[in-house]
Amino acid sequence: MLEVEGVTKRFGALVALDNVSFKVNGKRLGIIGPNGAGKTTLFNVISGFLKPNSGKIWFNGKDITGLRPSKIAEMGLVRTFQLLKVFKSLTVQENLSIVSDDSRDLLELVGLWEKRNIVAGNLSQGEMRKLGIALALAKKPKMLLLDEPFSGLSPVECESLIEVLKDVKTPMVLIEHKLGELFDLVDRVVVLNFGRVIFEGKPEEAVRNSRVVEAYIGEDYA
Ligand SMILES: Nc1ncnc2c1ncn2[C@@H]1O[C@H](COP(=O)(O)OP(=O)(O)OP(=O)(O)O)[C@@H](O)[C@H]1O
Repeated sequence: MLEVEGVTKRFGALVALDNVSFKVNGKRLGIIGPNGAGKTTLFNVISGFLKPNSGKIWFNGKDITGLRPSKIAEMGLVRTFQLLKVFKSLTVQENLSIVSDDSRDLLELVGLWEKRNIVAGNLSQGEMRKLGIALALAKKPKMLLLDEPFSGLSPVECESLIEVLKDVKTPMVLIEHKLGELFDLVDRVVVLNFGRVIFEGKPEEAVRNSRVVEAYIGEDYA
């Protein structure tokens, strides 16, 4: 569905992405790596917020390299924050009704139907994150890009969000530092280090890979 082919992005002398290639085949893929490895830059390039110096990005057979972010989102490749316009003084259901006729189905999917009459400003962080997912899904995206969906959430909130994301059938790419949570969701990971792909494969193989352990995961986690 999504193919990143030889993408390089430089900021002056700094090579933030160095000939990065991988494919996403309609499932859930995790992108991991240490701080500064290039993960956010990669999302920025895929979603059109930055133009790569070289390389191509293909989405469902179309070359989307360098297209505007709004155009890429219209084509169905959606970064969740692009759609996260929550009106805090409106209820959960009112927020969703603005963008969707299926608000009940979506609220049930993300586990917020019981909270539909609560004013969005009173939701917990975890619930707000779920509302964001529901709002993104209302646009019927073909693929979602999620940047650290678990950051700032408690362990209980993380557990609950994992269950929600497991029920979402839309393919997704997730950047995440919380590996326990991520590995519960994805069947493949791409590991970046200094802008290069140092590993691509199953999470259980990543934690045993010596380059990944050395660059990011550490002996203790492995
Ligand atoms: N707009 C920019 N101008 C200059 N340098 C940048 C810019 N954006 C990112 N960088 C640099 O590019 C490198 C990759 O940064 P990036 O934010 O993509 O890493 P990351 O893997 O997302 O890190 P983190 O896990 O901390 O979010 C870093 O060295 C960063 O300082």
